[in-house]
Amino acid sequence: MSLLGVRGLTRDFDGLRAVDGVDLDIGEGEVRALIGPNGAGKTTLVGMIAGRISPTAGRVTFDGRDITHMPAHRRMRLGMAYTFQITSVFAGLSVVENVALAARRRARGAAVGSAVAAALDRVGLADRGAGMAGDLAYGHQRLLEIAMGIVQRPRLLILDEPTQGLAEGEIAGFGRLVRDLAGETTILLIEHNMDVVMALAGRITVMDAGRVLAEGTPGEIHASRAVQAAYLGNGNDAAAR
Ligand SMILES: Nc1ncnc2c1ncn2[C@@H]1O[C@H](COP(=O)(O)OP(=O)(O)OP(=O)(O)O)[C@@H](O)[C@H]1O
Repeated sequence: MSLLGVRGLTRDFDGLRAVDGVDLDIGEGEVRALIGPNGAGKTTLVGMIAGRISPTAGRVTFDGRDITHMPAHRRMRLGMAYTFQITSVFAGLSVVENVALAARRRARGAAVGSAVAAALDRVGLADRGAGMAGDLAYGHQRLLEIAMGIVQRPRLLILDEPTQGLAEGEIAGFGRLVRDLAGETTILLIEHNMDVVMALAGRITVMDAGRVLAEGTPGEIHASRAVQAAYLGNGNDAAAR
């Protein structure tokens, strides 16, 4: 049985069908990439999975349970964690305090401090814990968001454009982090950097115009003419990168 199941998921915005009858199954332990041209519906789909956007139609199951209408905070308690393009860190709190806030969703007392230290170490921010989150470079704020996700020891970690704003060396570090996490959590990765997708994903789901255009291994997706046409047709060269 899949950890995450999506059936016929649909979302309309003022007459525009942003997500159109999507089916998706993600098995426990998978690293799944979700790709597609700008406006394909990726963020809207993931927003419905995470409970931030209510669907017009369709259902979402998590570990066999129907969560279609469950609020986001309850989904978190079930083991979903996500980082979004719009940064969710508290700029006026320290790096440690930000991660501690997330850690307290699951842990209490002394366990919080050790979990925070471990999460910051994993994302490479161990030496920046005392600094203000708002003073971090944008790319480091993205890493802080990931630390806030993994400190909750999620069963499903959703990462929305995690490498955006990261330097080359930091992207390599992010790759190591995902490989390291892959043994302990299921990962859904929305990512425009095709090198990252091809290197990390076990399977790739491609969206275009609100629908699933293709799904397969990195090799199958790379070879797919339909996928190439979707990217080239939208003037987006991501597939060629
Ligand atoms: N709140 C909203 N109100 C109206 N239209 C919206 C809203 N959110 C998204 N859309 C529209 O829905 C479509 C899908 O957008 P979405 O952000 O899900 O795509 P995406 O694949 O995540 O794109 P990107 O890669 O640029 O982030 C787009 O046409 C977008 O303009």
